[in-house]
Amino acid sequence: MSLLLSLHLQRGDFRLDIDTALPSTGITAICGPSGSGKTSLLRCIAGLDRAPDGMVQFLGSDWQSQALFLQCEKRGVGLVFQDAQLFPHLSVAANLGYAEKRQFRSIGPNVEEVCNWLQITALLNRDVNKLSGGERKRVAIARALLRHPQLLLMDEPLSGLHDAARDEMMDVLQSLPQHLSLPIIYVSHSFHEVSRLADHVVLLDNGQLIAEGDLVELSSRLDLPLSRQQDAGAVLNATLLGHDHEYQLSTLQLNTDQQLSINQISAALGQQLRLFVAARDISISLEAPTQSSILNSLKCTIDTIDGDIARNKAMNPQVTVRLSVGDQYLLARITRKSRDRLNLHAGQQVFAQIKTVALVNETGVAS
Ligand SMILES: Nc1ncnc2c1ncn2[C@@H]1O[C@H](COP(=O)(O)OP(=O)(O)OP(=O)(O)O)[C@@H](O)[C@H]1O
Repeated sequence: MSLLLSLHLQRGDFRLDIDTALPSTGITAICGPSGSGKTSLLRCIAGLDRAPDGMVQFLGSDWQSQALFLQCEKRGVGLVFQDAQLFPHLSVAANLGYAEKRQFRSIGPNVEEVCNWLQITALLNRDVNKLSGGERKRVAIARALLRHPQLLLMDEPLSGLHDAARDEMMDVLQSLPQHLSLPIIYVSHSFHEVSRLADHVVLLDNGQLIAEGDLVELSSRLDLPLSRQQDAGAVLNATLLGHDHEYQLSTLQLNTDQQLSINQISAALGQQLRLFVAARDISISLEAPTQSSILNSLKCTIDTIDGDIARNKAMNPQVTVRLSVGDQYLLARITRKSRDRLNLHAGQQVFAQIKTVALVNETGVAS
């Protein structure tokens, strides 16, 4: 843990209270609803805002203490905001050149490498005003990396992109750790993005840190707002066991005696993988299904059932069921009627039929 934070900030009715230590490796996501304080926290880490009497320490160096407040430029952080904030009068190459001349340190990638990683080599001579939204964002990330920061801060970098461009950008961001070892703090309200990118998650609500930890563990906790989101689901760890070339499927071993099939992937056998299973893609049956087109059926035990009462105190038509599979968990969203019809209850053994398993990461697996 190497980014130590003690930040207390009052802004009108809003109060931010954060005391924590974040990892200095991998991608840490700051997640929470609109107005929960994500950007406020990021700006304090960056040195763009000052929380009175706060403390920020990175890898043993004081960025803010009782006696000291380093301005943003002196912290050596790379910044990428929702709006790419490129220089409109400069070409892509000149925007990158500007960053290259203002490097925080000598160690780091060069223009050619960064352009390859972000797939923007063909754009170098373009006017930045003529780039698509996704291209602008890739150039903004390249520009931040070319300053050779020791920490990269990103605030909703994929906002405003349509689904295909967002997916492409996530592929690019996911591949970054293969090229350089740079801690990233990533603000997002989208659990879909977070489940693909993050290793560690900080959950904020109303300026308070309500949970923090490993993505796999937090994703399936029913006491957290993540499980109530539309796109709720559980992140699982698995190992690539084998390929079925005839049917173009790959078999994954969960850390139990059970397996899952996904569309064939090219990773090496034994590779650690991270999967996402959306709560809405699971149905529950009391017996092992024998006549179903759904390939994946896991024997599980019901851990908890939650969600009868919605936040607005009205009865919910749906409930969320937390299912244990070995030492990991799945979430299933089913109707309250199905729960009652099947008389589902904690401790019961059931079968989870899984429609879709998404592979979210082939490298950075949280253990
Ligand atoms: N300069 C300011 N003056 C007064 N209030 C502010 C200021 N900046 C932010 N706030 C308030 O602080 C709260 C947290 O804002 P912040 O932008 O950090 O939230 P957020 O989680 O990033 O939200 P979003 O997801 O909508 O971007 C909000 O209620 C906001 O209105």
